[in-house]
Order: sequence, then C-alpha cells, then structure tokens
Amino acid sequence: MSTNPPVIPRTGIGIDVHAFAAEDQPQPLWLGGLFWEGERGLSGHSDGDPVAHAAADALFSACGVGDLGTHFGTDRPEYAGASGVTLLAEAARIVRAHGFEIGNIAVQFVANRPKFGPRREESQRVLSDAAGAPVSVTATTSDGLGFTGRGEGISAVATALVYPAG
Ligand SMILES: Nc1ccn([C@@H]2O[C@H](COP(=O)(O)O)[C@@H](O)[C@H]2O)c(=O)n1
Ligand SMILES: C[C@@]1(CO)OP(=O)(O)OP(=O)(O)OC[C@H]1O
Repeated sequence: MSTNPPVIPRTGIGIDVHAFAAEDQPQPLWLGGLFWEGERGLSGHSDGDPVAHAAADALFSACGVGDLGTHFGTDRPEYAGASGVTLLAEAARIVRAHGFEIGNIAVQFVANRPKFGPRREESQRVLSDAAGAPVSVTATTSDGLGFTGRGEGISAVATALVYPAG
C-alpha cells in the first residue's frame, strides 16, 4: 500500500517599523490597509503601512523567496507612494507563482494610537481581500515603553503559514 507524502506547511515571520513623519512634513496615516483621518502619518518610500509590509514580508519568509527589499526595493520608482494593500496583493501573487497557497497571516502592531479595535473588522477585510486568505490583526500599546511608547513610530510583526499548492 502506498501512502502520499505529508503536506508540510511552512511558517514565515516579518517585522516592519516606520517612524512618524516630521511635524513640518505631514503625511497621511495608512495602517492596516486603512486611512486614519486626523492621525499623524508615518514616513516611508511607499505609504509606510507597517502592518501590510510585515504581512508581505512574512509571506516571502514562509516561501523562502527573499524579502520586501528583494521584491519592492526603495530603488524601484514604481513603488514610491505605493499602497501597502497593493504590495500585499503583489506579494500574495508572487507566493502563488512560486507554487504555494496561503493558509493565514497574523499581524500585531505596537502603537498607542490609533485605537484599532473599532476598525479591526474593516482592516482585516481589506487585507484578507488583498492576500486572498485570512489576515487577522491585533494591536498592543507595549504599556507606553520603548520607541513605540514614546510615539516615535509604529512597529508590526507578522507570521504567515503557507503550503505547497496542489
Ligand atoms: N493601538 C491600540 C492598542 C491597543 N488596542 C487594544 O487595547 C488592548 C489593551 O492594550 P495593552 O497594550 O494595554 O495590552 C489591546 O489588547 C487591544 O485590544 C487597540 O485597540 N489599539
Ligand atoms: C516598501 C518599500 C518600497 O516602497 O519602502 P518603504 O515604504 O520605505 O517600506 P519598508 O518597510 O522600509 O520596506 C522597503 C521597501 O521595499
């Protein structure tokens, strides 16, 4: 009797950090694929969304196909101002082109503001649509400690699970 080899899933991890933009060069805040009206924005070559970037990096990590810089380097003018949602969708496309399907992505960001809970469902919907797989997002304040606690920037960490397609 022959048995099929087991399908071995692969995990990946991604971390991203963006500093808040200087007061005299205000930027819109994009976080978790959403625009946050009235909140101080982050600096970056793209829209600076650390949640979407960490999610994309976790996908690349899970598949062993490089990282954010490999695929969307800051030397690529077409990604200047690019939406994190677009980058996540493109990362998911690349992952599938390498023969993987996505199980899920989990992201947590660290920031005092914005208060995320009321918009969690909206963010998860936008990011899940982009990835074509479930994306869950959680938030913590880190109890006011560290650079996030001091309000210098926002960090995000993500894990992803992928498995060979077909
Ligand atoms: N930007 C944030 C940060 C936190 N939350 C929610 O508050 C809960 C408590 O945060 P602690 O840092 O004190 O553990 C956290 O579990 C989140 O539900 C948030 O919505 N937005
Ligand atoms: C996304 C890219 C490319 O526009 O630029 P940034 O917005 O600066 O973001 P970062 O998380 O530093 O990742 C590097 C780049 O690939």
